[in-house]
Amino acid sequence: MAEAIAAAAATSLSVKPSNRHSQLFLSSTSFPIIRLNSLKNPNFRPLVVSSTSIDSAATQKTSSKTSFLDQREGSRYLHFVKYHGLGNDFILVDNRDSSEPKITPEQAAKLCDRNFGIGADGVIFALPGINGTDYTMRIFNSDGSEPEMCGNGVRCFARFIAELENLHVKKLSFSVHTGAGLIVPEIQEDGQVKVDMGEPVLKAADVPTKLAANKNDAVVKSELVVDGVTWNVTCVSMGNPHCVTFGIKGGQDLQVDALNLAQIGPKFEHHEVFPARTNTEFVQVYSPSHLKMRVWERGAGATLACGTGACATVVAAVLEGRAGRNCTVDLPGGPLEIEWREEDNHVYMTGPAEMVFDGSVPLRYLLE
Ligand SMILES: N[C@@H](CCC[C@H](N)C(=O)O)C(=O)O
Repeated sequence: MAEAIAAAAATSLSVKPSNRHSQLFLSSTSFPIIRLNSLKNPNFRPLVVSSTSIDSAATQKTSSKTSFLDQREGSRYLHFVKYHGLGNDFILVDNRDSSEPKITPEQAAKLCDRNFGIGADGVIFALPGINGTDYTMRIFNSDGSEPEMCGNGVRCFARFIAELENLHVKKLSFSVHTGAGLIVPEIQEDGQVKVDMGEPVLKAADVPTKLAANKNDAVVKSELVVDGVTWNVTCVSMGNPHCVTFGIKGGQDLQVDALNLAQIGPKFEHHEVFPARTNTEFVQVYSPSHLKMRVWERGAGATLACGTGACATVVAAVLEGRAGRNCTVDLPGGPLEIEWREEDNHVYMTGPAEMVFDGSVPLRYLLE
């Protein structure tokens, strides 16, 4: 592995995961969350968590006089690393030793709580690859539901894997199995992550939406009545469902800052024409290559950014004749570069992913 990395240091590298190790941490304390390790900690090392399921783990008290921080490494904790992509934030869990997520959807929702937990838009698990891929990514939204894909999340996933596998090379790419199929992130020399997000799905039934197709099999600039107001919407799946709107029927161009997302967002999310619920993107066009978008996410609410949403936005803008295939999409958390490539019909997304901190959660907290 070391030779392979050295040989590839000047070029790009596609990796296979190294051997997995599992390690059992025995519990000795019951303090609540969280140890925070310093940012860019030079001693940051791959996390290895117990393969024992959390439900079956019982915490044990000791009469040790050492502080709970001193005992942390020998205890029953779930270790995590917090990342964000433009403020869309995630708790990353090293799950490479098991093909089942280490925590349940309910426990994930608990961890995502911004007052009573760590706080995040979702929990992401790095699992062993299947179908010949290097890794599998699964994610639970902050409400505990499981989406098929997450664009900002997969960029964070790529940086997390590079840390776990200690792969500090100039360029690095690997294959990731997701609910949306094969996804290929590539860490660039500048640390940004470019992701081949695959082909958008436009067939109405596959998005899925009950709205009638009006352009081949797709729903493009169709009318949708939400709370008594008629919106024009285009429906796109990037593995997960998106409803993209540039405004109401016959209305002015959307001024996205003026929207009350918390009020209108849930009405789209739970609309009867979206049998799997939907993510909704509200978009303002600055120019054919520059869009501004705010999102209401299925299962997570208003977030600072949505990668799959930015991809769906550009696809919808092209289908509605509002933009070209290369766009900068401004989100509340910052910009993403999106290309819907004509040659292969794939969507490519480029943007940042940053580690914020790592920490440990006592299993007792998750079981309460
Ligand atoms: N923020 C994500 C999307 C996460 C999943 C979404 N909430 C869903 O339920 O589909 C992204 O960056 O794509």
